Amino acid sequence: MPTPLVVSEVAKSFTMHLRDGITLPVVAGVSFSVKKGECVVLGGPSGVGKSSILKMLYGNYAVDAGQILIEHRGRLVDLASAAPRSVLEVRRDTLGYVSQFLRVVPRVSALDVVAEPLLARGVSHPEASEKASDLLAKLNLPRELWQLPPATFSGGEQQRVNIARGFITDHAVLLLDEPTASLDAQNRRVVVEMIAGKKAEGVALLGIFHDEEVRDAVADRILDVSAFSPRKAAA
Ligand SMILES: Nc1ncnc2c1ncn2[C@@H]1O[C@H](COP(=O)(O)OP(=O)(O)OP(=O)(O)O)[C@@H](O)[C@H]1O
Repeated sequence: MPTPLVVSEVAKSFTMHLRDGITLPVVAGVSFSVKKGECVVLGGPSGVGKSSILKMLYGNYAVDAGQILIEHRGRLVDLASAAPRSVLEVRRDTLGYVSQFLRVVPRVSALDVVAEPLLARGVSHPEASEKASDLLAKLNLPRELWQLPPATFSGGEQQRVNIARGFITDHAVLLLDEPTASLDAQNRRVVVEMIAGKKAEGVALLGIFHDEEVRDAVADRILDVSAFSPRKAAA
C-alpha cells in the first residue's frame, strides 16, 4: 500500500475526574494520511493537540471516535480499536515512536537500550549491538558512555540515545515528538540527515518539530492541527 497510515474522523477529549468530571475537548474530525517516503509535520499553536494526536496514534491515549488504520504485515489494523496485544505487535514490527524524553531503565547500558528493539524482533545480539554502535557513533555520543546506563546522561545525550533506539529498526511508520528539542546544531543536522535516509527508504514519518530550520528541512507537508480544534469549529 502506498499509504501505510490513514487517520479518519478521530476525536479526543479529556475528562477531568478530579474536577467534577469537566470535559475538555481537544481535537475532533482529525483526518489525514501519510504516504510512503513522506514526512508530514503537525503544526499549530501550543496546546492545540499535536502531542495528543501522536499519543493516540501510538496507542498511549485512548481514542473517543474515528479510525487509525495502519498497514501491518500486509493487512490493515485499526489502532483506535485494536486489542492491547495487537497494539504491542504493531509497535514491535511496524510503528516506531521517538518521544521527547528517554524512558530510562535502571542498570541497562545505553548500547543495550538502543539495541533492544532489534533483539525484540529476533535479531542476534552481535548484529543488534553493531547497528546500535553505528547509530551512537553517527549521533556523536562519546564512546565512554556507551556501556553506562543513561540515567545520569545530559538531556541532549539522553535524547540521542532515544533517537538511536527509535531509528534502529526498519519500521514502516515512524512518529517523532520533537526529536531535536535538546540537541545542538551539529546533532540536529545529523537527525535531519537520518530523517532524509528514512524517507529515501520509503518510511512514512509524522512528527512535531518546533525548530523552524529542522521543520523546513524535513517537512513535505505541514498539517495545521487548529483545523481540528472543536473550539474553533464551535466559534
Ligand atoms: N493527559 C491529559 N489530561 C488532561 N489534559 C490533557 C492531557 N494531555 C493533554 N491535555 C490537554 O490537551 C490539550 C492539547 O495538549 P497537547 O500536548 O496535545 O498540545 P500540543 O499542541 O502538543 O502543545 P505544545 O506545542 O505546547 O506541546 C492541552 O489543552 C492540554 O492541557
